[in-house]
Amino acid sequence: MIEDKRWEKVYSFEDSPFIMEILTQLRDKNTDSIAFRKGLVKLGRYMAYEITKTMETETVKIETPLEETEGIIVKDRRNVVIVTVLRAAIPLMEGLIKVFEHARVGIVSAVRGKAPKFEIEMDYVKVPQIKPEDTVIVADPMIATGSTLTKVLEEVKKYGEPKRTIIVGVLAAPEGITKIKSKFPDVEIFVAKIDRELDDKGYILPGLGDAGDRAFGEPLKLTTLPQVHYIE
Ligand SMILES: O=P(O)(O)OC[C@H]1O[C@H](OP(=O)(O)OP(=O)(O)O)[C@H](O)[C@@H]1O
Ligand SMILES: O=c1cc[nH]c(=O)[nH]1
Ligand SMILES: [Mg+2]
Repeated sequence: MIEDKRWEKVYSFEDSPFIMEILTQLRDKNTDSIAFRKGLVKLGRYMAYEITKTMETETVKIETPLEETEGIIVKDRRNVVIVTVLRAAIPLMEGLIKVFEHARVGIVSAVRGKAPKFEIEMDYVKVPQIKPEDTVIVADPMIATGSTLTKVLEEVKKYGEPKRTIIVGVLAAPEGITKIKSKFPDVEIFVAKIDRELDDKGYILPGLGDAGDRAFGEPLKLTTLPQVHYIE
């Protein structure tokens, strides 16, 4: 894991060839949704494994069948709340929870509106109570403008004050990280890679496209207006 010098407590996994190989597969436009979802699950699992290296441990005494010895437990692994941002974080969360198997899970929906405002609609929020010993992990594969995660963090704050708040994503644009960090300087951000920039529609470049659509298919947009009033 590499700390990025541009901000504090922002890390990428560019030093991990295995994580970079999974990212390469996710970026490839020829990767289908089955492989895309599997890739997100794998990234969740391996990034979680890396994050345990930053967690508090405790020495314990145990007995092997032969003699007494010392071992460790990763104490913080037992006190995790994973907040899953619909839709694209579902497979990422599936990977994270393989390492943080005790985690309580919150689900929030967030839909990003169009440029230039990128307004966020958040109609579904179910988050457990957050305790002082907890590590909150907010999972969202894409940090683009940072509007979604800023709104999610504002909401999650209402559920309690944790020991640490961590964002786990796949790709981030520098603009998004700067926005989140300006409002939440203590939040730690772990992503596979920090990409170059955003395009004018708010997509990360080079990116991997629309993570939700690539994982689950493009949603059909149905109008609620009667057909006669519907003008394209
Ligand atoms: O940093 P931002 O500019 O806010 O953009 C990032 C958000 O965009 C995507 O979600 P999207 O709104 O496409 O929903 P989806 O997962 O259902 O496709 C992605 O999963 C993030 O939540
Ligand atoms: O590049 C992007 C930006 C926002 N959301 C995505 O899924 N991809
Ligand atoms: Mg999407």
